[in-house]
Amino acid sequence: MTSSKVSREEKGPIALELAKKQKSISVAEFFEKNRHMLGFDSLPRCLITCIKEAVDNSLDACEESSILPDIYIRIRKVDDKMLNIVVEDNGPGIHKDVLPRVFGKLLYGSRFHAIRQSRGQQGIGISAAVLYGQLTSGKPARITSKIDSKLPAYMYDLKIDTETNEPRILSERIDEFFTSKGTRIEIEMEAAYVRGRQSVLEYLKNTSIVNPHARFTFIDPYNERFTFERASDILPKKPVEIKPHPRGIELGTLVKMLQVTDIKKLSSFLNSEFTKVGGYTAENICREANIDPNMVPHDLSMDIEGVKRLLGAFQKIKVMSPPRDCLSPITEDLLKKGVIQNCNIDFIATASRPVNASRGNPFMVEAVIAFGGDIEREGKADIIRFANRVPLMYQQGACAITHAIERINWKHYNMEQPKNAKLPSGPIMVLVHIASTNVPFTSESKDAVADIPEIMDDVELAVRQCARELSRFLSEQKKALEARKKIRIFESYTKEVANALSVLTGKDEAHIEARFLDILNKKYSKFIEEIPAEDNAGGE
Ligand SMILES: Nc1ncnc2c1ncn2[C@@H]1O[C@H](COP(=O)(O)OP(=O)(O)OP(=O)(O)O)[C@@H](O)[C@H]1O
Repeated sequence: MTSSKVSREEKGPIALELAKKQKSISVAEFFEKNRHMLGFDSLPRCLITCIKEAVDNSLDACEESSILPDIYIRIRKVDDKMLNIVVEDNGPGIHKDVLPRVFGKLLYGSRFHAIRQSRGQQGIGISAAVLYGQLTSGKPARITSKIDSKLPAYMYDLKIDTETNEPRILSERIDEFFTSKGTRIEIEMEAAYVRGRQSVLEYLKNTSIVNPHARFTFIDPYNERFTFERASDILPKKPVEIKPHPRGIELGTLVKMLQVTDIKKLSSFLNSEFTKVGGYTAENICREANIDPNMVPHDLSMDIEGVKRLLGAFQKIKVMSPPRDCLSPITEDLLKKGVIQNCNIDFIATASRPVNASRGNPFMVEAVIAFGGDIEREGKADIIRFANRVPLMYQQGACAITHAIERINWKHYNMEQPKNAKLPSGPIMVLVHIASTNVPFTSESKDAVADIPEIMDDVELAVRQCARELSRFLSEQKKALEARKKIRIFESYTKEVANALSVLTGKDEAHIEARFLDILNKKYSKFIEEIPAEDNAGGE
């Protein structure tokens, strides 16, 4: 009998067999399998992620074209599991030559290479929503866009070919009913509409706070209409594109920059490829690094020790802070307006930090503390996080903003903080906005900011600055309450004491009582004017 089994030796090395299984993976295939990385995990979250990606794009596109955003969002129930989502904007529209790739190809976008603040960074967001839609509903996404009033609107039904990561257009036609400039996207997907903290409504409310120049109209699955009006008619200043800042730039990035540049002299390279590095500073950096300023940058890229010395000199030689015009902070004034328009509160303090840089990317932190009013009294502080004017709705516990707030001992600021609790408790809301040319998110789903020390320090400093004002307000409030108690006691005994003194001295009782009230008014005049009748009242 002969065995058909082939021996291990006959087969050859195992690595040869394993090698046959190796093949490249398309990025679309990868994210189809790992959609949770892009924020598509639980059904309520899938809905928010899709709307967030579309609204982010609409806001970015409108601002880039100096248009006050008017964004319409509609969710319709298809059946128990399936929702139909529409997001429409009044932006510049998308040219028909690039439109299929914008929505039908992952890692395709206009913002990845630009050093300036924008909501979109990666070129993944909206195509990921299209991918998730086709995966769960089997249906294509429908996109309509019009770029000029004289040109027709084009409507595409498209899917992503996950093997090639290229768009597959199922139909293309002119939409005669789409009459104004802008873009409309319609996706059907498995998702769930919920109310409460992590809901579309909450997301839109928070988006409206940090985008006071935008108007949002929302129709929920029960056909109820919500409008978030603009609090300002002024568009934020358009962020200017800049070169990287030397502070915090990483070794690999610097090596790549040295490799690809056409500039033949190191000092000129430093001067023209980095922001805030003038000719004099460039010479100083070379001297500090002990490198010839006339050296060819490409040659230096092959000397890792030399590049490390250059990096060291970046930290030692004083370089002016990054420019602010590549960022679009909300500003303290508008933050205040946004919060007051959306929440009923007793106290508000705001702070903003100077522009700083991390990994060559400028960033800036703004903070708000609001207290009292309708803010939930029970439980721990409400933390509201934003990055580049986008609310971060998930992974609060994994975010640098939360970690920085947790470093603060809130008892120092007259707040209650139960033993072992990381956050203060009571009716307090801490809002933090990070504006950056490249927010260092912990993952592609852009839910949490990574623990970068420079960012955490600035968040802590901004929040502490607000907390100091809150502390003053709380101690004034405490003083006022104590004074009121004393006034009440005083008032309740005045009549009796005046009567007793009148009997003892024979003087007029009414006169004695009036004198007592006079003294009371003088001593506590501040509190008598300030304190309304109810106990927990306070001024804004
Ligand atoms: N409504 C729109 N109007 C105009 N241009 C748009 C619109 N939506 C998307 N775009 C264009 O499509 C590109 C890709 O969008 P996508 O959401 O995939 O990535 P992104 O916004 O650049 O980055 P991220 O992955 O971080 O969201 C954008 O960079 C933008 O140029």
